Amino acid sequence: MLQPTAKAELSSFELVRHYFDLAADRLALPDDLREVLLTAYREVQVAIPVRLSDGRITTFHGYRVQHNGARGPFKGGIRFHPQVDLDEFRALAALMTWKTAIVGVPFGGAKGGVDCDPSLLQPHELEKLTRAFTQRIDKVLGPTRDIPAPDVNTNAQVMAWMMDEYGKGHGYTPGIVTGKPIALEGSFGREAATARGLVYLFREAAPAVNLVPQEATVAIQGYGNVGSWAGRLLSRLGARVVAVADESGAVRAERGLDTDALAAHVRDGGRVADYVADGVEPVSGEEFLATDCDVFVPAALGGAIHAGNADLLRCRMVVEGANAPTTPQADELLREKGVFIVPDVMANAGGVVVSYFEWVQNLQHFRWDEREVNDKLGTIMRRAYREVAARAAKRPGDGSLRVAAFELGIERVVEAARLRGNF
Ligand SMILES: NC(=O)C1=CN([C@@H]2O[C@H](COP(=O)(O)OP(=O)(O)OC[C@H]3O[C@@H](n4cnc5c(N)ncnc54)[C@H](O)[C@@H]3O)[C@@H](O)[C@H]2O)C=CC1
Ligand SMILES: O=C(O)CCC(=O)C(=O)O
Repeated sequence: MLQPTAKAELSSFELVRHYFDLAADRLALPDDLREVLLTAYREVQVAIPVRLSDGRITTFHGYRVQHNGARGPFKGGIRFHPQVDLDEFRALAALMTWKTAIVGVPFGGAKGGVDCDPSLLQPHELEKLTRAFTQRIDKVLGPTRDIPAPDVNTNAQVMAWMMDEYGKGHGYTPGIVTGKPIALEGSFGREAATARGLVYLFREAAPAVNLVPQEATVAIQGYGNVGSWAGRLLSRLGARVVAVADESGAVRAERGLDTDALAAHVRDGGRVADYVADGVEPVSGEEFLATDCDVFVPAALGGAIHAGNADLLRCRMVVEGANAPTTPQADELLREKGVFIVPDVMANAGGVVVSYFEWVQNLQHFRWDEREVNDKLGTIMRRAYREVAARAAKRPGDGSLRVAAFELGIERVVEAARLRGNF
């Protein structure tokens, strides 16, 4: 469904490094510090042989990259996807380090996962694989060491299996993962948190392009956790979601999609391309990208908006739910066209903020209600936006929020590392 991704343009890690370098130049960071900050603290790679239902053993490959822990325990999601590799996890782990620093939660950055396609596995096979992966990375995890969470193709159920497997060796430890089911000390509000945080930031950013959030039209790429919650929350705000795409294809509805009905269709195993309703038409990938809208929300995979397709976009704002969805070339192209970009490291940070709340609740075996979680999330997201926007405003001519956000994140990590005496 996506255009071929930007692999040929830059590798995932090169993409992250590009913005790191721009921010590091502004901070006048010496080369030796840059090297330290770009190098992951620990990279774990494991082989996971699993006997599947056909009787054969399939060897999967698992990864956990812990990038930087100067500001707290390593934190970041677990991704199950056939195309993952070490380079991608290095990039995603580094993004987590800057993200947690930008929103000011006391975590470092990590990311990991397995090169599997969960859609080809039966539930008991997925459970077996998750448990085997957890056993193999168990030694580097812990509620004060490294705390995984859901990412692409993982969810609360996968976190429940990870918690249970970890508990076999360490005793009951809900704080070992976040994004758990509510029945297992998961936090109210975590499932929708990434999208809720994105909507808070969209509301902060809208005036920058004279947009009234309640009147905005929106196109969303990806309709999983982040995309479907963004669709539902934006609709509740009064915005009109006019196009949605997932791996299977895309649909468009000028008068607006029923985002709840579409979410129910997907939750029941349906594909976006097969969604049928009055006024809804199937469209091609190109037509989807070229949808006339105020806001484009990438909420699928990295490199989705690249030099080869950025020109198709007809929006005033991009709010990045996905991690690294826009390549540097596409970023530049869009900004030249006057598109305002709210970057991943702040736009999708709501997930890790509520993961932080979940971890805090777990450490105390205490529970906050959803309103309290959402209000606290709003306070943190709005503060992060103001801090980044103020820094960007100091750079007339290049007011990119992305580079300003990287600057802020890197500065905070450097300060913590210096105070610890790490350099
Ligand atoms: N789940 C979370 O709390 C957070 C997720 N993110 C990022 O948001 C993005 C989405 O994550 P989730 O919603 O959790 O994953 P998910 O697995 O729930 O949903 C992924 C969606 O992307 C779609 N997709 C995959 N390949 C596609 C393609 N080639 N073209 C169009 N759509 C495609 C899938 O069909 C699905 O609708 C990822 O980049 C993830 O790293 C960022 C912060 C937190
Ligand atoms: O909630 C978390 O700990 C991590 C979420 C995540 O993987 C991300 O922000 O990309």
